[in-house]
Amino acid sequence: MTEKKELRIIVAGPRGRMGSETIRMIEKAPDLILVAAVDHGHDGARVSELVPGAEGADAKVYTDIDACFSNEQADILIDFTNPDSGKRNLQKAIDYGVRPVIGTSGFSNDDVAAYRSQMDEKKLGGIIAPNFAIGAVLVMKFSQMAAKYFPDAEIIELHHDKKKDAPSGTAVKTAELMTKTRQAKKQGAADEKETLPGARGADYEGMRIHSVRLPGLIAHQEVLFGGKGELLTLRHDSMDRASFMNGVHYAAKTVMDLETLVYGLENILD
Ligand SMILES: NC(=O)C1=CN([C@@H]2O[C@H](COP(=O)(O)OP(=O)(O)OC[C@H]3O[C@@H](n4cnc5c(N)ncnc54)[C@H](O)[C@@H]3O)[C@@H](O)[C@H]2O)C=CC1
Ligand SMILES: O=C(O)C1=N[C@H](C(=O)O)C[C@H](O)C1
Repeated sequence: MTEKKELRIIVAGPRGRMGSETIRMIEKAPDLILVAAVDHGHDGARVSELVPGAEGADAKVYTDIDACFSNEQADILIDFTNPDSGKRNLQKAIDYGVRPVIGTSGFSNDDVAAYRSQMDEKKLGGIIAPNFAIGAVLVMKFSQMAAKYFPDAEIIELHHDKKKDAPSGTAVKTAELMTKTRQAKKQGAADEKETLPGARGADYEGMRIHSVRLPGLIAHQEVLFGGKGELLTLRHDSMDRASFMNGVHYAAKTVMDLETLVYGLENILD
């Protein structure tokens, strides 16, 4: 492992639900220092002015990520924004040799491969993780195991009603992992018909994904496996965004020892 030191972090999306939680986590962590934040507005402000509960965060806010990377010495960029901004910010991090820790959803396997080849050339470590909650990652792994024996499976992801993307990055990653062990199969009756379009959910290689959006929810997922006379249900609930923070912290420490881009927290857990 790299010699223990304080890691210098830039956070993109500091006013968002995840970005603000990440800043509060960094402020409490003895091994992490917030050096700057990248936001849509508030150029030149202090993070403490934007993020409730981060009154001690004196780091500067930039609207221009080039200026931020040029002026600040950072080890890591943590991004919780949206798919377009996340991709732009990840590319900038690579250009400036800053290790990316990306929680933003919306990255395809092709995106990951393209960024990875650039990072391999530079021997730059980083991670894109659709979900940083350890329990959610375990549900993905258990689903991969179960799909070998239960090819009939449906994913139901449930989130707060401010979520912009559907299905969730977690559901897509879960489906991807399941296809590694699941015998290819079109889910449901061969002659089924939707009398209301969309009733059967999204089709991921014959498997169905359903997205629920309701106030009161945070982030939840169920994977249902049906067999003759039995039903296996795997479920995870994030009831607080604190559930993601151990994973974000662990990823930030771990990317310092990587020389490639990893896709999924499960690939760096012991
Ligand atoms: N990997 C994980 O464990 C988790 C991932 N997420 C993902 O993280 C992303 C953010 O989620 P939330 O925080 O709930 O969204 P949010 O909408 O609360 O926050 C996003 C923030 O990013 C800002 N933003 C957008 N473009 C920007 C740019 N170019 N530069 C700087 N800031 C920019 C917005 O103004 C907003 O404040 C989503 O893609 C979500 O799916 C959410 C929770 C956990
Ligand atoms: O937007 C969210 O809230 C979440 N997004 C991620 C996803 O799309 O999977 C992770 C988690 O589910 C919360």
